[in-house]
Amino acid sequence: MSKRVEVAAGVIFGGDGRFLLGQRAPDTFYAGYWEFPGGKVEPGESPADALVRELDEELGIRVRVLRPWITREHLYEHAHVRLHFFEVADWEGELRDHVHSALSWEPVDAPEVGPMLPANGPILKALRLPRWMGITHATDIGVARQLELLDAALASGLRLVQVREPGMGASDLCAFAAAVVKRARPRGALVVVNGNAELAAEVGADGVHLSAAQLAGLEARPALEWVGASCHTRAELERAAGFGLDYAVLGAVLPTATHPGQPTLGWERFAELVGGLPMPVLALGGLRRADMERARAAGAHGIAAIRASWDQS
Ligand SMILES: Nc1nc2c([nH]c(=O)n2[C@H]2C[C@H](O)[C@@H](COP(=O)(O)OP(=O)(O)OP(=O)(O)O)O2)c(=O)[nH]1
Repeated sequence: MSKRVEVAAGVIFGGDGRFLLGQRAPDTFYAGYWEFPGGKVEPGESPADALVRELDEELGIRVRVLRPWITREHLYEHAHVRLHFFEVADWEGELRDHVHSALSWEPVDAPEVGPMLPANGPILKALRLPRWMGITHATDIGVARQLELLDAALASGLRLVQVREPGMGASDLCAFAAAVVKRARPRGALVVVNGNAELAAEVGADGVHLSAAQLAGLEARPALEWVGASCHTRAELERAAGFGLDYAVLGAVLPTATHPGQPTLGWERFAELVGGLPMPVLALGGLRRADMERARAAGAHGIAAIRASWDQS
């Protein structure tokens, strides 16, 4: 078995939300394939240091804000690589490429260039996961009010909804989930249904969100495009990763009004728990819009919330 090579790679965002890909030069492995700028971690360097150095050497840019994101391993014919992906949220300098055949700024939802390096498929899927998940609570506020607030949130840019209605009867839930899908679809928003893969498929939702108890008893990944799970511990996060789930939700980070008295993690513990995972993790629990920077600095992909998603103030 070949030695493991540590690699740092950056998702570099431009001002318009597009991200940068580079085409590998002739005379390299996978010449002509597209990759995220980056390179090997040198002895004594942290992956973050390596990325800052590589982006300076390769592209002539200076990183201003770097956020840890996800880590994936891949076995190539030539090497076993561990890829540490970071988001380069802010940078300065003029882009001058020294190593690629071409560069391209790509839209997050549908990158157009190809082929992509084989390890990068799940990375592109993770980039498509929206940064904010709105979790419904129609059981508390009423179906009509929830749908009204959903319309307003979709109009303001919400692109990921979790239908979660623990107290609702089966036929009402089916009708409610179908109504959410009907509203979300024209906006290009994803819908996942909590706890019920059959219902998700029946109403044409994009996926299922498993409870921690369902994750504990899971035997195989449900056959839906998006599958995520609620987690509270590192063991649960690793189990979710082991089934190839697309995302996890981890909390509670801060105290919440909906689950008073529940133990909280805080951002430091959150950052420790999500380090090195291969899938994006959304932070949950008492979070508001203003917490997004803090969440992403701690390694979260974004935020999942009940109240703050429907709050119109
Ligand atoms: N930079 C980068 N490397 C990636 C990505 N995806 C992926 O599988 N890799 C792999 C390809 C390479 O095996 C390794 C990156 O190493 P590298 O670019 O420094 O070096 P290389 O293999 O081209 O060759 P060399 O430096 O030994 O000449 O990580 C990605 O998105 N960006």
